[in-house]
Amino acid sequence: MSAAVEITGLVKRFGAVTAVDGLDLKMPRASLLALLGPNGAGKTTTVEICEGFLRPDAGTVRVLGLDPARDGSALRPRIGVMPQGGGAYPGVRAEEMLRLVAACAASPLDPAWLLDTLGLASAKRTPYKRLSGGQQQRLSLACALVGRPELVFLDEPTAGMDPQARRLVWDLLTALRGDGVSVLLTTHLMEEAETLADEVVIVDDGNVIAQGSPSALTAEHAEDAQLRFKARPGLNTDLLTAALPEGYLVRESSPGGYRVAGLVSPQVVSTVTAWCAQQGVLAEELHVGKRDLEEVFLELTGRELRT
Ligand SMILES: Nc1ncnc2c1ncn2[C@@H]1O[C@H](COP(=O)(O)OP(=O)(O)OP(=O)(O)O)[C@@H](O)[C@H]1O
Repeated sequence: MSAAVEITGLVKRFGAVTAVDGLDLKMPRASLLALLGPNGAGKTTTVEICEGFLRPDAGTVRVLGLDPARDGSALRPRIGVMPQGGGAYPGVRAEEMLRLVAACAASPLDPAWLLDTLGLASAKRTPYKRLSGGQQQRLSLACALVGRPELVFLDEPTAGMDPQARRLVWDLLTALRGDGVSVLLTTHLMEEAETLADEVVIVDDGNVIAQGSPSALTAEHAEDAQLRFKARPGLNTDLLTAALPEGYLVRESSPGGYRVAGLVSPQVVSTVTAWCAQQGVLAEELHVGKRDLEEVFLELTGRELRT
């Protein structure tokens, strides 16, 4: 059986901007793959090419074994699409919208069940424009799923949702994947990728910079626990590095956010807090723990993921 998505050497330019720059990716069926990267990394462009909305400048793309640019009419009934920012006629009611989309599918899911599962039952008669941002997102997700697609593309599916709604969506996506649906989503949220994905593909500047399961990625790039803390921005990290034993490195990874690279011991924690005290600074939110995907990204690019 063909892969859910297979991309080789994908290039897409917008004038002088190279949005996607030779990207390769292979996603097996019945898996959940998260494209993780900062703004402008090329995630949406990649997904829109897979959906057939954009044409690549170079490279090959196969979705369920089909070429989205050429075989769009065969592909469309088999995929679900949740674009970034949704979009619907402002006056249409939530349930009406979902029933309209369901009417286009050969064997749709029950719209009432889907609304209930996504916590939208009480808003089913609410016009689209009066739904909250998170409700609009969930309705858009329902529209992507109602046609029982084999593969869904979700562009930042939980952006703007509160934690409770996000959890509903995560549970639904996990259940879908369990039922054999393939899910490709984009996200800025490291926690979302870590919680849901079988495979995480970290994208930056239109290219894949790392990929693997969340546990493999964090294990591959991190042997030890890390120490991080918050304090006022602009501390002299060279001086703090000098106060620590050789081999440790302190960086201010975001304004007021500090990370100490190297094996964490009680002595290191004590040196850091004592040094801060000498500067008259309180080290807040002191945290010792395994590296996460955010730190893997920082390590690979020297930049924060959430920029
Ligand atoms: N239609 C367009 N015209 C011109 N430039 C574009 C267009 N679409 C995307 N770009 C540019 O291509 C690059 C990649 O954008 P893209 O939206 O694919 O990134 P992204 O990773 O999805 O970012 P975000 O997380 O903000 O959605 C950016 O520099 C963006 O400004």
